[in-house]
Amino acid sequence: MKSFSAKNEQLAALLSDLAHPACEHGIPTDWLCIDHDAQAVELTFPFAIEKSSLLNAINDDAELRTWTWTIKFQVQRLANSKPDQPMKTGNVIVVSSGKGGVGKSSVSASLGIALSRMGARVGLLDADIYGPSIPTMLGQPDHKLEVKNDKFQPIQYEDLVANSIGYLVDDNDATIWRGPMASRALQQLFNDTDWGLLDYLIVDMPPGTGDIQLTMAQQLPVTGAVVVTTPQNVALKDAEKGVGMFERLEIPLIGVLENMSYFECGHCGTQSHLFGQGGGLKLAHRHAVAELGQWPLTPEFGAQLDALQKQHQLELTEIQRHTAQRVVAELYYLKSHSAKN
Ligand SMILES: Nc1ncnc2c1ncn2[C@@H]1O[C@H](COP(=O)(O)OP(=O)(O)OP(=O)(O)O)[C@@H](O)[C@H]1O
Repeated sequence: MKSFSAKNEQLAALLSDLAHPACEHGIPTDWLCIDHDAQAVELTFPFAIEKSSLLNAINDDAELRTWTWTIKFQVQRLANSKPDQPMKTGNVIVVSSGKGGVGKSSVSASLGIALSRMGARVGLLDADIYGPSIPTMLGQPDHKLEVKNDKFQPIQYEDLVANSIGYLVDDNDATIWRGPMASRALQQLFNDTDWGLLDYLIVDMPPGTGDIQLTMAQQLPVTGAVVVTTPQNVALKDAEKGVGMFERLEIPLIGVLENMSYFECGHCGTQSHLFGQGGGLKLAHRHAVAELGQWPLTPEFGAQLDALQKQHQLELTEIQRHTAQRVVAELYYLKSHSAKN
């Protein structure tokens, strides 16, 4: 029997050494189920996992590949900022930015698509009253919301379901909105959309940290927040305010994502840091949160929007998939760690 637990420990340690974002914080032995006779391991994660990339990493390891692996996940519902609210929408992840135009909607959409392609049940809620771009991004800008059994029917991109505040109001009305109006519309969208059962709901927030954003963030049962910034000083200053807003609201911050970090020349591969360097990383360090990635400024990223609009199969880049994996893994570890303290 000694060998049973010893093997568990040994496998967990080997897995933790793998270069895979889901394993960075270690693998508890109770996620492993080992059949010694069959030399088989079943590994169940409590968050969405990109199975193929983990299996590739396992296959590259001389010891781990001697076992037959089954990798699964069963997303754990984590505590949120409104303990009294039902959890049917799964873990709510808000994506926010201090400043407009930094790529928050692109990040929200790619997180949603990546997680849904991992096999998780994912919803995307576009709450950006100033410029709801998810309908356009998902190729359905003129869609008219349908109501069935008193519920809005979400639009669909592959297995991802989405709804947008843009479908409820005229674009021009948003400029005169005040906090309570915006949060009422958000509540309606959140509560009255037929989301089905979800593991994760990604919320694309309006940029900024004013009254409207604060009221909206307070209204939702948030599990964790992601702050998107570019490396420019002005964006970083505003991102810092965003981080401060979540700290004041006691909403756990999953991390900071730096977008448009550098431009990589398609010919020679030289990286140019057009807007400064390392600001997002410093911001993350200052607030002791994860640095979720540094996304390059590339024509491909810009072109993704066109592909989505034309309903073409969107090729997510490695860095986008990696970030999605880190977001849900960090969220899990952040929450399970804070629950123990
Ligand atoms: N890394 C990138 N490389 C190239 N283009 C990008 C990148 N990130 C975002 N973009 C482009 O920048 C524009 C703004 O992106 P996006 O709408 O996601 O920003 P946002 O922060 O949500 O803006 P808003 O505040 O208006 O809602 C889009 O045209 C998008 O395709």
